[in-house]
Amino acid sequence: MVEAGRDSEQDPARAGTDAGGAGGQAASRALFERALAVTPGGVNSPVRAFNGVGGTPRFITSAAGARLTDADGHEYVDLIGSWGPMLLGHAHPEVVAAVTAAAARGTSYGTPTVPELELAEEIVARTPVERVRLVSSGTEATMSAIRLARGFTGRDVVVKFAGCYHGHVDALLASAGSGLATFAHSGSPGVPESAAGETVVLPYNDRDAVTAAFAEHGPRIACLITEAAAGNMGVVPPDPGFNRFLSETCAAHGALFVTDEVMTGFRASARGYWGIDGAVEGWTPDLMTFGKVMGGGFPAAAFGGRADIMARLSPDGPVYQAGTLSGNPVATTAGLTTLRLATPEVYEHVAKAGEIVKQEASAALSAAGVPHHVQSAGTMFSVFFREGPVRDFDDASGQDLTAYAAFFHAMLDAGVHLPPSAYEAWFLSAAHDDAALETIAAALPGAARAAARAAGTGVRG
Ligand SMILES: Cc1ncc(COP(=O)(O)O)c(C=O)c1O
Ligand SMILES: NCC(=O)CCC(=O)O
Repeated sequence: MVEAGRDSEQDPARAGTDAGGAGGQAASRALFERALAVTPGGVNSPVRAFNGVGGTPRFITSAAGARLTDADGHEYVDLIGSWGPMLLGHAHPEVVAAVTAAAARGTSYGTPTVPELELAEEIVARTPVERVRLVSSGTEATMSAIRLARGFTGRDVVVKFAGCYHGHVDALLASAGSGLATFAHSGSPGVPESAAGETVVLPYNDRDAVTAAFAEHGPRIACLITEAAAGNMGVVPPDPGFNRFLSETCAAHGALFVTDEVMTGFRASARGYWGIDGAVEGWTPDLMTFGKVMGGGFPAAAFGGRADIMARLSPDGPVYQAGTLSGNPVATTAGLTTLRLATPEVYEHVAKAGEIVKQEASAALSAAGVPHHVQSAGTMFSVFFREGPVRDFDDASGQDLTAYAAFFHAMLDAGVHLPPSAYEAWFLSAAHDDAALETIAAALPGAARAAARAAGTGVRG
């Protein structure tokens, strides 16, 4: 195994140049060149590119526990966690065994199966949804929830918040946080006015804006969709009472309240963010969406909610929704096994490890004089490269992206793979053991100094 750790004390100007150092990135570079020839940007999801931080994405060839190994043989402690799903860590032996056995029984039948039934039961048991429909991606989940909300209410307008990402659904691809923020798009060409024109975008955590929007458009609003706690502009929790206020405002206007827990579901807590907010404050969403952890690293996602609303879905009702691979037996076995293994101890461990990493990151950045702010939502957290609390996307956009790029590359050189964007949560897992935390702790001071050298020299988000 080649050590990824190299000199993280280099000139910040190298951040983004991918000066690979002695370890070298020859294999990743060669693979990326091949990928560029056949795939736009060389990646199958834009957030995987290093456009925000510069350099060549690492091609990962294997992963186990808290660690990734790349094509050049470098090992990294993983803080991407597949962008959320890997709550148990990579290649958990029991998940691998269950998936292998499921695959051996056949990979897809196009009929009802037991694992999809049991996964649906598990979701209904952990959340306030009464009925759930399984799909293959978070995007499909939110797209379907919105169609159902429109079908149920007979209204067209959808309200969302700037900086909340709900997948690449046409109607929701306005002011949509991390990927778009990283790539400086304000929405996307290809989304027709007719699709985005029925979407009202409001500042997060702004009650007055919500009240005004409902006063103006109330009778036309089918639903308001919000991340249960925002995680796609960095982690921005709702102000206390904000979700309950949204729920009450929707109810008062006959609109549906949709909470997107694709990222927070079974991650922020065992019952998602709802488990530490709605369950405590006494509100219930009309519809919810899930993904990531519930797929255990496979393509499985879901939307669900009140039985009377879900009854409008085909085949019971007229709102059409379908999928050849929906509820796929291998994917749902991975998700079901993951959820069953996600014991209270798992959440306690992830929370405790998070406290350690947050504290150490903050201490290192403070010692180096780098303006920063750490925020959490349940067990999720992120580090903003700017001072002071972040309550909405405008706040989040004030980050020093050059400082983050230098920090990111110094961490990478020292064997820690952060998400290549300043607008993402840092995902830990049950597999982040003492050794993994030590690698992170050892990397932080040098990375903080690299960030300090780069701070203020370039782009602000
Ligand atoms: C809150 C939220 N909703 C929806 C999505 C879309 O999910 P997917 O990427 O599986 O389509 C994501 C992440 O990608 C997300 O974080
Ligand atoms: N926070 C952003 C995502 O989770 C997106 C993942 C992807 O599209 O690969």
